Amino acid sequence: MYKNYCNQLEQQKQPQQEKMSDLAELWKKLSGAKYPDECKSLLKQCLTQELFDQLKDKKTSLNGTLADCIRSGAKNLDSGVGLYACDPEAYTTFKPLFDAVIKMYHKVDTINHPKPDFGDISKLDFGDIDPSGEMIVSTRVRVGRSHDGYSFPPCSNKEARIDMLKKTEEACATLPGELAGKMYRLEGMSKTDEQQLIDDHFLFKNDDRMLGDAGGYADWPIGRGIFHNPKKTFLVWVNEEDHLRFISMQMGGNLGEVYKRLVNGIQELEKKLTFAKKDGYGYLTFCPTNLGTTCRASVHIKIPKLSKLPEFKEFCEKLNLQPRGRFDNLIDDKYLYSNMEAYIFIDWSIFFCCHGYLNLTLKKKN
Ligand SMILES: Nc1ncnc2c1ncn2[C@@H]1O[C@H](COP(=O)(O)OP(=O)(O)OP(=O)(O)O)[C@@H](O)[C@H]1O
Ligand SMILES: NC(=[NH2+])NCCC[C@H](N)C(=O)O
Repeated sequence: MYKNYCNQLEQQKQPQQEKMSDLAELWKKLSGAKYPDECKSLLKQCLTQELFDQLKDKKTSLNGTLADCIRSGAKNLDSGVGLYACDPEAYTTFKPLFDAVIKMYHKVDTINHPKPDFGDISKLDFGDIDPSGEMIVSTRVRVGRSHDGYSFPPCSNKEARIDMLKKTEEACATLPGELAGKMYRLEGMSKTDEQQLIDDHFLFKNDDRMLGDAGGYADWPIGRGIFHNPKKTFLVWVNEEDHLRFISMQMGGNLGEVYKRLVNGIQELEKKLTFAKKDGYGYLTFCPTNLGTTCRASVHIKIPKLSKLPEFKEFCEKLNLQPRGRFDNLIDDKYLYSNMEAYIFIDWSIFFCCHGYLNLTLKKKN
């Protein structure tokens, strides 16, 4: 009996000890890298020795540690951000670090997100932003959500992911009208079907090294899934980067329709599911870049001549736009600039509920 008890204690101690040496190694690599030549991530800029000492022994109630939050950023010194939350409580337990990164990334002096509010969708002041139908190929709006009480990828496991998938499947089964559809689990999905969904821009893939190092692809494809209605205009991603991504998309530029459908879908699902949020921060996501409204609106526009110009990236930066290519990771690649048929996504990321960001007027077709 006593031996059993000691064994149990030993087993409980083991992971913590491993995590500690893991933290020492990660910190050695991150702090040893020279700023800005070897590493210029926000994590590198914000995690000082003093802050590290202050946070190194802290743990969330779900057992998440500082190592879990910085592992990806320390392993990938080329990260832009480098920090992920181990679970929703990380934003409180490791507050000084998260706050510093959030302020820098979202360019705000204080963190004071208003209460989440979709606005009155019966009175939207935006509808079709390309009535001519000449410029916009498709429009997509997505938000991220986290199930309350569950760890994020660095501390999650197979059972928790399966549990979240089932929970979401049950909730999605209650969706009415045009939102109704079916959950397709990645486990067991044929490679051809999976690739087709990826090629048609509906499904996620598992090829992000930084997300992988944060535990995002553990036990892949177990516990992952995609729900969609028959028209594929309302979709739910389960256990990709976030526990949940709700997506509304359709061909053309009717942003109003897309946004309304998304809000309707979320409001239905909110009747069944509880999402992690925090006063002053909005909805809590795995990556601090998505925090707040967690909303990203994008249009898919064909701008072959503009995207070919060497100053294209600079041009987008000035307008606060984030271009993403058809072959998303190749935005810097010569291929994109030389490919006349390349598609570009213009993304509007919205942190502090600024619908104003959506009032961008698209100029003439080029
Ligand atoms: N306006 C759009 N029309 C059609 N497909 C789109 C549009 N915007 C994005 N997509 C597609 O959605 C998929 C996901 O893209 P991406 O990873 O950029 O989006 P995201 O959900 O905002 O995720 P992230 O967390 O990486 O920002 C990709 O296949 C992309 O091509
Ligand atoms: N999909 C995202 N959350 N992208 C933003 C950050 C990605 C990566 N962790 C970095 O630090 O550069």
